[in-house]
Amino acid sequence: MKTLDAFLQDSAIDSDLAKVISKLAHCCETINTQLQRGELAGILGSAGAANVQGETQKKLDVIANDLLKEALKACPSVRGIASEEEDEVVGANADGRFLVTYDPLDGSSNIDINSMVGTIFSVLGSEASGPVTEAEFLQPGRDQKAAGYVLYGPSMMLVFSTGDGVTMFTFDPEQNSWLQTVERVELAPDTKEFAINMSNHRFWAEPMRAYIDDLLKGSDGPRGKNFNMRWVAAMVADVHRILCRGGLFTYPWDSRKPDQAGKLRLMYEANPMGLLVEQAGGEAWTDSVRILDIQPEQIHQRVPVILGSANEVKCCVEYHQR
Ligand SMILES: O=P(O)(O)OC[C@H]1O[C@](O)(COP(=O)(O)O)[C@@H](O)[C@@H]1O
Ligand SMILES: [Mg+2]
Ligand SMILES: [Mg+2]
Repeated sequence: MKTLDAFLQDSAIDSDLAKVISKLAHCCETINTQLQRGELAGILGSAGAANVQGETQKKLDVIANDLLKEALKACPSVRGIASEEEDEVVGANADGRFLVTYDPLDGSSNIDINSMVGTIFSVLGSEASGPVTEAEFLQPGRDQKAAGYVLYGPSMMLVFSTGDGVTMFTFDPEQNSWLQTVERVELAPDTKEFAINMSNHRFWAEPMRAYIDDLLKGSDGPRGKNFNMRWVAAMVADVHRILCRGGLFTYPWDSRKPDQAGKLRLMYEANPMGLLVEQAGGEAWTDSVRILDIQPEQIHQRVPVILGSANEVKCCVEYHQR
């Protein structure tokens, strides 16, 4: 099996970009070590602060954010970073060619119950000079140079794309090394599995309710087949499952926060996952447009998300266009 270092060296990936991916992977090994020690490392519970989006920060949100920030600052080709846990963009090396956005710990509510979480990242290019600005980051997702995640599960996995398919690596603690376990991910176009937080049913817009209600009618309903449901409450784990065996994931707009377009963040969650899903042959939409075509207006922007197996995503989007 190919190691990550060998893969990055042999592939046509820009060598500076390869160094950014390698840096991210190594930093996530440290986050994983903390996670594995759990309570013993004193990392569980709340940090007692809220992030810019008004969400309570877990200790590990802060720890993972700081580890990634310092690692990326030490990477000469990184010009700046933006994180879900930082109020503003952070400058790194003014001459760098890359901007990195990340969700340091996705699925934070799972930390305290010893369940799956992950780190999601996206790499953008920049030709600007001088102090880094938020405006440089506001690029549509289709322009991402790379995107991926590390899943901290029973095994730790690195999944990424540089625009030529999606590959998966598994961390081998015995060799202390990442080994390629899936060369090219292929996402089946059809599925019988969906992921949504069903408890929000009464808050969804009518098209999403109609779509999910038809899935629930199963073989007796208009879809003519029975669907299964899964919800890990960590997008990273739900998307990983979909890349492994297909499915549809959605976090739609809902009326609990009517002025908020969605819960998930465009730059840290929707764009990187959108690139991965598309590169594996799937689709990624809001309820009306392709996610990767959105022109971001601000770094912490939120969007509704529907992604996964191509035919199922198209079907869900059609309910919104009726
Ligand atoms: O608790 P809910 O509303 O089901 O939301 C779960 C969703 O929230 C998120 O955890 C948000 O991510 P963070 O933990 O990074 O804030 C998604 O990963 C997940 O899909
Ligand atoms: Mg998240
Ligand atoms: Mg997070």
